[in-house]
Amino acid sequence: MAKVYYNGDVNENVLKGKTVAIIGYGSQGHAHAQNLRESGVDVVVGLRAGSSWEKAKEDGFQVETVQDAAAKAEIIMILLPDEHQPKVYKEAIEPELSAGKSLVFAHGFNIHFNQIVPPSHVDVFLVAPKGPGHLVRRTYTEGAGVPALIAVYQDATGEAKDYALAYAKEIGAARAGVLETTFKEETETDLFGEQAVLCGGTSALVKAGFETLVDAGYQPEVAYFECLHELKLIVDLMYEGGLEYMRYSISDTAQWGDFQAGSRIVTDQTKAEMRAILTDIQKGTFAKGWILENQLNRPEFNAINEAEKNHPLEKVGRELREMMPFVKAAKQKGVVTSAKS
Ligand SMILES: NC(=O)C1=CN([C@@H]2O[C@H](COP(=O)(O)OP(=O)(O)OC[C@H]3O[C@@H](n4cnc5c(N)ncnc54)[C@H](OP(=O)(O)O)[C@@H]3O)[C@@H](O)[C@H]2O)C=CC1
Ligand SMILES: CC[C@](O)(C(C)=O)C(=O)O
Ligand SMILES: [Mg+2]
Ligand SMILES: [Mg+2]
Repeated sequence: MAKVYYNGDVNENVLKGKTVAIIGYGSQGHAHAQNLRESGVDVVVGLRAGSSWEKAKEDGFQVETVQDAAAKAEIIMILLPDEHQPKVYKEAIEPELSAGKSLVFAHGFNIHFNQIVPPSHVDVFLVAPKGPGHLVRRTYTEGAGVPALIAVYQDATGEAKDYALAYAKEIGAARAGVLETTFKEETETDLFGEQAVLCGGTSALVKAGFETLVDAGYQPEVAYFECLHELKLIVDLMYEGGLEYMRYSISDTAQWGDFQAGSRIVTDQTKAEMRAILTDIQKGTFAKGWILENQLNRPEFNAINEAEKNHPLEKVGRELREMMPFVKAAKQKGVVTSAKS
């Protein structure tokens, strides 16, 4: 079994006296900055002028331009959207990379696909939480954490792995488990997971189930509860105790249906598509397409995003969630109907 690092395995003292620059204050940025600060680490946040700058200031952080933050810190964590990172790196971070500093990522995309090529005199490592930033923050405040992967790409100081482990511990990840990997493995598995299973696969499954029921004349509200709302409750059981615990909790009728129908939904053809998706990732075809889409100002991304927001599943979901104050968090934060910047 792979070595899994927990709090007791980590020497967090390597971060004593160091300043960490968190570049970006979005999903991951706000969580890393707040968790590190509460763990006693000195944090400076690097941003452009705008709404995140105001938010980070309100949250009590020292906020600087990206270049000034990079200049002040020994450890520079880049938590900008992957597609913005190469330009910001070139203009504002690279000039501040004196020998012995550490350049850190939460995802290996730009290093693995050669969009950022750092100088050899700095450490380059990643600390990649295996979960959304808002959960990295929420679980930390609950005394728990989201697991993370670490990987060292360049070890100029001889201490890169110790820094990575300490960083992972201070954001709460070593409460859940930290695994060592490579940039290649993290990048390819993360892209595969989000495309085939966690985001692409699940969204398509939910929509297909909803559409099948509605097209057959069932009420959209019933279809929403059945195919989307209840998914969280079922996945919570898997999270707590695997498929076995989920199957313990559901009825035997549901379990028999699970055994009979699952392989009719995820067929050999589905698995062949999964392998094709993985091949596109491994060969860099996906990365090339995403880089090009951004160079063209995202025509396809924006069109699909708009159409998805207007899907009947989303419309009925918005109405039903109005009546469930306990699931209103995203709406209250004003994020559910706006695209991410
Ligand atoms: N989202 C997640 O949960 C996960 C993300 N990751 C990785 O973490 C990294 C960050 O992703 P994520 O947190 O989703 O990113 P977000 O999209 O949430 O980042 C947005 C932040 O970046 C800032 N920003 C954007 N462009 C610039 C710019 N040109 N100059 C300065 N600041 C800018 C925004 O500021 P402003 O308000 O000014 O626009 C905002 O603070 C990525 O590498 C991603 O792959 C890894 C694991 C999970
Ligand atoms: C599943 C999507 C993710 O990889 C993540 C939250 O881990 C991402 O890039 O946001
Ligand atoms: Mg991920
Ligand atoms: Mg990802």
